[in-house]
Order: sequence, then structure tokens, then C-alpha cells
Amino acid sequence: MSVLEVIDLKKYYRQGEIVTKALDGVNLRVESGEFLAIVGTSGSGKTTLLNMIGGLDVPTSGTVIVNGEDLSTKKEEQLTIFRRRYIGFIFQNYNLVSVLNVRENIILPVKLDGTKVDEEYLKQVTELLGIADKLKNKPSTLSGGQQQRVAIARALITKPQIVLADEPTGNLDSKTSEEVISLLKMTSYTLNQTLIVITHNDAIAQLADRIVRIEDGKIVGGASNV
Ligand SMILES: Nc1ncnc2c1ncn2[C@@H]1O[C@H](COP(=O)(O)OP(=O)(O)OP(=O)(O)O)[C@@H](O)[C@H]1O
Repeated sequence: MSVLEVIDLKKYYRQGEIVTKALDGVNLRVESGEFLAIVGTSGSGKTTLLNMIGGLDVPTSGTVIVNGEDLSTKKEEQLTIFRRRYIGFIFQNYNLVSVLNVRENIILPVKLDGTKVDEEYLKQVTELLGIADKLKNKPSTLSGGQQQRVAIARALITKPQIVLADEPTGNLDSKTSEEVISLLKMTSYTLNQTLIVITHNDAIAQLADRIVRIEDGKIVGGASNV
């Protein structure tokens, strides 16, 4: 079953006379449990596409359907709940809260949602990611790779259907990058999540089930897996 469908998606930025077509008619279908890599040159539209899929930004036209639901029909409040429950975000700079320890960082989305922490699941995720012994540490006492694994655990804790990662290893050396992505791939596979990763790193893209290439706001390869 498709967990995500993007139909003729356009995002145009207008600055005076100049129009930038960040996305120019993107069509994409992603199956549940798939690991997709999005590649393309700088400015090709990768982050714009990820932000539309995650409901962080509104398209100029076109449709994003997640789990059968058209995001354009949702009001801002509903979108916030949708993001919190169905999407896990992982960013290049980790975005951890420095005054909170690792456990507090990981469970933050659950707290924000006002729901109860599934302690068994927290244990499973942190053990899979090799950070179960770091729960009381502050982020500043961890290496970059460990901090990114905390950010991954935080993205997974709400059991999202889709995990979106924008250059998640951009700040890590190549060996740590591949370790982190392999862990992310293994955890999302174990937890049956769909994983979409933007990367400039070929070795990381090669770990994906499918590589989607985007150029000048258009998909030029890998839009369909059939
Ligand atoms: N808020 C904005 N206002 C105007 N133009 C924008 C805005 N956000 C993005 N753009 C433009 O849209 C295009 C696509 O940007 P986007 O960030 O999606 O590219 P990208 O492929 O993620 O690039 P990178 O690999 O460098 O992160 C670029 O030309 C960018 O300058």
C-alpha cells in the first residue's frame, strides 16, 4: 500500500519579477516500509519537497496524500497534530535541547502530545541505536554520531509512519555517517516505517531501496518503483 502519494506538486517563490520554481510538477509514490533516498544538486528542490511531505510548508498547487489523507484539507492545528503523530523529522544539526538529558530529549514529542511514554518501546529503540546507557547524559557530553542517534530515537518515539531526514549525516565523518544510516535503516525496517532521506552522499544513497533524483524542481529518475 502507498503510504505517500505526491501529485503534480508545485512550489513557486515569487520575488518581484523573478519566479523560482522550487518544485515544478513532482509526482511520487512511496510504499509502506520503503527506504527512499532523494538526491540532486544544491537548489534542485529536495528540502522543499521534504517540507511539503511533512506538512511544514504549503504547496502552490498539487496534492500530498499521506496515509490516504490529503494534507491540503487540514487546518494548521490539524497539521501540527498530523506532524507530531505520523511524521518523524531528523535534521542535519540534530536540534537537541541542550538543557534536557538524552531521555528527556527523546520523549519530548510524546510529552508534547500529552500521551504516555511506552517504556518498553523506548528501551527497544535506544538499545537498537546503542544509546541505552546514555539516557542521563546531556547532549553536549556525546559525540556527533551519538547526538544524531538521540535525534533518531526522538523521531521514532511516536512510532511515526514516515521518517523524513534532511542531510542527517551532513555534520558527520563518512564512517560515522554510514553507521548512523545503517542503524536508521535497520530500526525503521524493524519498526516497519517508511524512510525518506535527502543526501549528497552516494554511499548513503546506495543503501536505499530506491533513489529519486531531482533536478530543477522535477523528478528525473526513480519516481516509480514499478
Ligand atoms: N523561502 C524561499 N524563498 C525564495 N526561494 C526559495 C525559498 N526556499 C527555497 N527557495 C529556492 O527554491 C529552490 C529549491 O530550494 P531547496 O532548499 O529545496 O533546494 P535543495 O535541493 O534542498 O538544496 P540544498 O541541497 O542546497 O539544500 C532554490 O532555488 C532556493 O533558492
